[in-house]
Amino acid sequence: MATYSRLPGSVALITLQNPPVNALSAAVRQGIVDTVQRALKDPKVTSVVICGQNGRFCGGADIREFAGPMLGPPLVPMIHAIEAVDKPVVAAIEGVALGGGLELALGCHYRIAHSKALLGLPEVTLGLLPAAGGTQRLPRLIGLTAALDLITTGRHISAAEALKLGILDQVTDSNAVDLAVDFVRSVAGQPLDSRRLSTLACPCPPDVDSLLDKVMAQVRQRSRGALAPVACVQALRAAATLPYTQGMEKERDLMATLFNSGQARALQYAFFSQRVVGKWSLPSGANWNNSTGRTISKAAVIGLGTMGRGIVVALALTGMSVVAVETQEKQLAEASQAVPAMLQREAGRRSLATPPGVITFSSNLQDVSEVELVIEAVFENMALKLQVFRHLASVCGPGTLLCSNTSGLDMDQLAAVTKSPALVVGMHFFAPAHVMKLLEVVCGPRSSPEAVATAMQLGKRMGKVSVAVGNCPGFVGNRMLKPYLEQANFLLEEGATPQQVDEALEEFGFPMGVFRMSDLSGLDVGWRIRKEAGLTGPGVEPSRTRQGRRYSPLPDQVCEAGRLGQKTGRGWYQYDGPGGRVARSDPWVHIFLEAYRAQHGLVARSIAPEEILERCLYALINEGFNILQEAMAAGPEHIDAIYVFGYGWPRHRGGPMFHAGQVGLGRVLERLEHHHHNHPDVPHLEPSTLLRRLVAGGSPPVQKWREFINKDRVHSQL
Ligand SMILES: CCCCCCCCCCCCC[C@H](O)CC(=O)SCCNC(=O)CCNC(=O)[C@H](O)C(C)(C)COP(=O)(O)OP(=O)(O)OC[C@H]1O[C@@H](n2cnc3c(N)ncnc32)[C@H](O)[C@@H]1OP(=O)(O)O
Repeated sequence: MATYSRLPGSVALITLQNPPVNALSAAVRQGIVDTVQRALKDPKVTSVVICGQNGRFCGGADIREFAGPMLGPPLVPMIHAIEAVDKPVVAAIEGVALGGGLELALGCHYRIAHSKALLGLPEVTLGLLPAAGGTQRLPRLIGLTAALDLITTGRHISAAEALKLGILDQVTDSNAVDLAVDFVRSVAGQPLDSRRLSTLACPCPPDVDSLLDKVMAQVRQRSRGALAPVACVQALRAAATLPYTQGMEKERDLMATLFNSGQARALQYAFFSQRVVGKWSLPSGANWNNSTGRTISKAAVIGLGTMGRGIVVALALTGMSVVAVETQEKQLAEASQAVPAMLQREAGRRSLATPPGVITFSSNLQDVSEVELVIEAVFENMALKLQVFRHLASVCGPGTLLCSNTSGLDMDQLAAVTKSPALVVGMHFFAPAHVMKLLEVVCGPRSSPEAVATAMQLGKRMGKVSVAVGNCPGFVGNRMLKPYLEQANFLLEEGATPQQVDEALEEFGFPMGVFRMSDLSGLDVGWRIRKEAGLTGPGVEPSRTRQGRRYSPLPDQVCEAGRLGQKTGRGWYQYDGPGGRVARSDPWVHIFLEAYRAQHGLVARSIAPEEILERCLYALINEGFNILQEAMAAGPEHIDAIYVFGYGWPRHRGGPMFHAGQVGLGRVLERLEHHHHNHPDVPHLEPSTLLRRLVAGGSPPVQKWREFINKDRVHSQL
């Protein structure tokens, strides 16, 4: 709703009230319509200020309403009515003015904001465009070029930038509402025509068409199949080339198309998933709301390889002191050069004037004795990690939180060698650790609520999307990756090329296909894991069945040929040299694949992109159902957030579990059954019990899966 009060000096103050972000729900819109009418009719009122309750102007349209029928007064005429008022209306912006919130402010005649306010039109991130006049008023106010940037990226900008762009009329460090009230009194009675943005011409550069074409090409390349960024450019073309009324018609038509698209549903689901995962809970009943984490001011990182260095930077960026330990002198010397430079660069990228945090480098593990939390980031080897944990247990106080950046080893085994297993959790970062948004917080069966809460809070401080997961091999993300990689290798055996597989996945929306990604990460990573698992290496039978199931030795053989990916200049592709980035098809790989197939009596067949996608993605999704069934992830949103923020799953497809729902669970089940029938020696293709149960239960929407999952949980970890 919205409240109305009359202030001395003939000012009407309208306050939006819909905690926590004053979203423009039907009740709020009705409140605005009613209070604006009241201000118009009241002869004693000469001017109006609109603000939001609790220091937040408005977070935009109520996204939850998009799932149902639209009720209440529509936004577009409401904002037109405000613009048409013949008494000056000022938006007093505190906190946020986002989406419909900024569009409402653009309908006002003036905008005044607190210096800490954030403004933006982030609709594109929800699969939409600013359809309450935003695509038509903003370019008329700040020009086409700047509007294209803000609307196609959806980025939030500071009040200072908004002032510079001309979105704001004034910015204050003190109370924005008080300033707006004083200001509106001073402009009462002045002409308003030039303040009505819909009546202005759109400032454009001389060659509008070439600008729009250039931005459209950039957007198409960047958005990898997403519809909304393209529609945003189309709407802005209308703003630049058509009268306002026709521009608004174009905005409405484009919005209608987007609004009903699966992409908008997926992106809105992704928005809420990101928030759902913050609300973790443990089987004990401990959860985000009733558990208190420690505030860490001094932490240590053990191991300064690529991951360790990124973690040091991520921690230092929060402002805490970090002890960075590396026992190999050469690696330590390199890291103490590289890390400060990384910190400086990242601070610059985040527009921080000076890099926060103090980093101390050391080769002595003893130097971590005073810290409150340690993150071990040594080589992925259980024996080595156990050795480090034993050492930490003797060096650190009993109250120190001990975390491991393992990407899939047993956290409980590590906890068992410490004095306080309850204070052990996994913190699985993704490379580069100071950039990637995802953090898997691995809750072992003995991890205390305090330890989990501390890791989750620390993740938030580092700007991560932290997802609590259970302790199983590979946790959630890497566990699901295994069947995906396995299928990609099998497809090569059966006749596909690395390019065909990658193209199908990139067409689906991944930034990189599986083979290009493997070359980037280094093929030796998986090779080492397979050797440790006894799947390959000296003395292992070179057959295509290992440990009782189909196995492809292809990636091992590529590594044995010295091709470890980009770092050696050769892998599944060839590069310009070691460290080269541009992947080119390599005749060696094609000859190698032909020889391999001939050796094993395999006849290459032509494989359609649909089969590539089904085999790779449905195998991955099927493992997701197994994970849910075993309660290693609390819900499908958790898996989806992991894949969107850590594995490049296209956000406009929601995540693997959401995608399964969109494809249709019955269809996913039927295709898995089909592929399992053809490949009975591949257990990952055998449909999960949970998937069968969901299909038998009428394929409920993803939000209802929990009801089915709970029936299956025996040894619940989350
Ligand atoms: C026949 C078909 C016809 C089709 C035509 C249809 C025409 C429809 C006309 C529509 C007109 C378009 C209007 C407009 O252009 C569209 C929009 O405005 S879309 C919304 C744009 N706004 C945003 O994207 C902002 C989203 N929110 C945020 O970014 C952040 O929440 C925040 C505001 C920066 C605050 O961040 P935090 O402080 O960290 O808090 P949280 O993020 O945790 O949020 C707290 C809580 O609030 C919920 N929430 C936040 N924003 C919204 C929102 N806009 N609507 C609903 N709920 C919101 C959030 O989910 C949290 O709740 P919880 O999930 O924890 O319960």
